[in-house]
Amino acid sequence: MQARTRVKICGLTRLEDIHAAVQAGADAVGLVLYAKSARAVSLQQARLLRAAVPAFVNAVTLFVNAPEHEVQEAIDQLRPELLQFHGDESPQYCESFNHRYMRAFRVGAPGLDTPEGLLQACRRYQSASAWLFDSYSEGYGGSGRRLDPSLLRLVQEAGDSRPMVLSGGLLPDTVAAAIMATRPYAVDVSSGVEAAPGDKCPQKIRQFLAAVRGL
Ligand SMILES: O=C(O)c1ccccc1NCC(=O)[C@H](O)[C@H](O)COP(=O)(O)O
Repeated sequence: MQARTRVKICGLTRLEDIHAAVQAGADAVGLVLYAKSARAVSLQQARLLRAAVPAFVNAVTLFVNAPEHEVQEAIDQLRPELLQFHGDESPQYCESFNHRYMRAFRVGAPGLDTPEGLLQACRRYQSASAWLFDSYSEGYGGSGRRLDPSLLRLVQEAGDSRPMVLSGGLLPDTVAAAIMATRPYAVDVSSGVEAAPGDKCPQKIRQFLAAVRGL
């Protein structure tokens, strides 16, 4: 029997959106600790949001090339289940925190625009707990752009057992087909369930989860 596809809702900035994501059945919620993002939250805001995440729902804290002390402070104060590195962080940097982390790859970026390049990149991060494959954008993420799933095939065929998270431009109307095409461990969405950057739409969240759960 095919295991159910897990769902991460990313870029939450309001308590009401944490509640909406949890009530809709999200498996994980992402907090963006990257100041240049329209969805960025301060450490103080993140503490309030994190406190509203119940047991059995993972809190994921997301960084882009952050100074190491900022990552360590977030680990100490937020106790996230998972770190997400979404910039150009090296394997050594990601491993230096001795904390579970997901390595995000922006598919289509230089060096990540061929299946071989992606596979080679994955192999550099031996201690990653999961991969997140996102589309490529100048702003690092949250672009609403879709990626070419065919580029992931070689990574999947290489037999790497680590969970693969599909991300990038997913919508309530498109997520089911994306899952059928790539059979990911989980899907991740931000702009596709928003009314405006950082302001999630509870109805779109429910529609997104329903589309995933209906498979
Ligand atoms: O969400 C952001 O604003 C963001 C900014 C900079 C780096 C990463 C960011 N988000 C990371 C995520 O995991 C998003 O969910 C992912 O990029 C997909 O976003 P979307 O295409 O809007 O669904």
